[in-house]
Amino acid sequence: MTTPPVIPVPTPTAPGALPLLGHAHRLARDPLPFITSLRRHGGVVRIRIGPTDAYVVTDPELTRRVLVTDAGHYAKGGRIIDALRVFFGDGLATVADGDTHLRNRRLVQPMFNKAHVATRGSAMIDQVRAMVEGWRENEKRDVFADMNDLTLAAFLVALFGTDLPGHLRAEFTALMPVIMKGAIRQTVLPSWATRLPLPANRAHAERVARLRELVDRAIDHHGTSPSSAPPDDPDDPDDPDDADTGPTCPHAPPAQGGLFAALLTADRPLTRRHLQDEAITLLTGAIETTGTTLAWTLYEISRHPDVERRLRTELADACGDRPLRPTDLENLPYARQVLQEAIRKYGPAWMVTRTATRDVELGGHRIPEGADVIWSPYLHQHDPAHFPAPDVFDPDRWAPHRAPAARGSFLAFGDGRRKCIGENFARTELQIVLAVILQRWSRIELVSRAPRPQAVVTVRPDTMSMRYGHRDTATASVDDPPRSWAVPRGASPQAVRERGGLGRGREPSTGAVSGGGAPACRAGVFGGDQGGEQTQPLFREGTGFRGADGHVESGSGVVQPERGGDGFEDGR
Ligand code: HEM
Repeated sequence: MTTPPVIPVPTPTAPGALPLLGHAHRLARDPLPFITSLRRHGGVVRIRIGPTDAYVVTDPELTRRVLVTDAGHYAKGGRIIDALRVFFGDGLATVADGDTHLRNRRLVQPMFNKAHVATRGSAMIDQVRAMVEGWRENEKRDVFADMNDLTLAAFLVALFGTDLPGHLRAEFTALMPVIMKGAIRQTVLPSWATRLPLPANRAHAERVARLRELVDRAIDHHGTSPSSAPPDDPDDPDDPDDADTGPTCPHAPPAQGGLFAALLTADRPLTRRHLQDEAITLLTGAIETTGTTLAWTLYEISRHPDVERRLRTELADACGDRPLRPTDLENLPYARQVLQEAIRKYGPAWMVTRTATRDVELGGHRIPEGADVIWSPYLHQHDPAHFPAPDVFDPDRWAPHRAPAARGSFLAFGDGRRKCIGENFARTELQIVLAVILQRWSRIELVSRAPRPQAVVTVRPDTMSMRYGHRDTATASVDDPPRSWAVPRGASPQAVRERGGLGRGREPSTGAVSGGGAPACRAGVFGGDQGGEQTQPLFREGTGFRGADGHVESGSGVVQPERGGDGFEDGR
């Protein structure tokens, strides 16, 4: 008996398309309400961006099919990725699916395992503390900028080790925000416009070239890369780089720490151009994702005194009368819930694309070869069927007895072979920054109007200023936890060191850590093979991707919709 041909389910088109523009005006003007509104039309919804059709997947179960089960039919691609490829080159996030991606992923993956990230814990704490120490009491501060600076600095320590010279760190810090702006502009403009000899295009190209130089210098600083190696020419068809034949550092001694060191000392080390691509990709992926998450977390803390109180009590119980240590992180489960809820509520990724590599069937819908397929962590995480009252900030939805129900549709880090490689790093860094800020400042106060979420690369706040200070003991609530563990107001780095916090030298002008013995770091939340792996059901490692053999697995099932929530969506 022959199987009857499957009749495709008609795919609904979102209302409100304009001639020529399609739905581009909605994506530009009110992207979050628009994208979350699509759910009510079906599991797969057609939109038009200019003259081109794109298919938005609104059902998390179907998204997992795109990312995991049928991943072979959907290539990493789409307009945004194509535009970013100009900037990232063959970095992990933009390189096409296939052997190169798999090889590079395998190479980079070990550096992002919990055990490896753990080796950077003390250095990151020191770096973050030095910066937070530098904030003046009661000065009005731009939270988004501060959080991005902190995450960049912590990542530089992890990427290049603790001895990166202060002037290099300063230049990275100045350059990255401007480059991010330029990269966004490149993705929004038609590709022909980005190639015109306009001043803005030239300036962006010059900054990217400068960033590549900085990465080179940082690598050379380790003494692991021959500065005589000429930079690769991407336009040279005879460039041996393309054949991956020219290792950057054939006789490289082990680098002085830093995640990057492993790339330089691998069996088949990456070429110089490729190292730059990878460093730029990781830098870009690492800053704003965690920066926005932290900004939103502080915002929610500032308006939920009960959440703040529980965080402070937990921190006081874990650390007592001393500054944070890496091993304390395992004892801060409520902080992990708070951060998880901030990631859920605010994205931070709101639109991710794939391209169908052939005619495919998805949930009964037919998607033609070459079409863009869009999925949105933000959309899924605001689905009232899976997250009742999705606009409410409720860290307790991640309490152990409730978390399993929510986890299946939590896709903030993606899934499958392109799942975020920095998840462990991000979670560790988020916990460190939050804990250090809470320890240093007992008062966190929003002094701008309430921020509105703005969907650009991530869902970032359109404005957010805060003041940090010390609670007046005369007015402190009796419920407030003891704060004897807080580093004293205006404490010098020396004083902090004496309290056991830093334990190493520091460049006076920059605050950059200048080497020295980090306190021994036991596994704890970092887990891995440093002993004492702790199973934290909330933050499992490596779900969805097994790097060593390329085998892909989902790692988590999709929860069947349970009715709940009020269906209200304001797109936040
Ligand atoms: C809260 C923090 C973060 C979130 C929510 C996040 C989210 C994501 C998502 C959704 C993807 C998958 C994109 C896709 O399917 O096409 C991704 C990929 C990626 N992320 Fe993250 N990310 C975060 C932090 C980081 C950090 C800290 C790093 C670097 C240390 C990083 C580096 C990357 C890279 C390199 C990829 C591409 C992986 C590949 O294609 O193999 N991310 N991220």
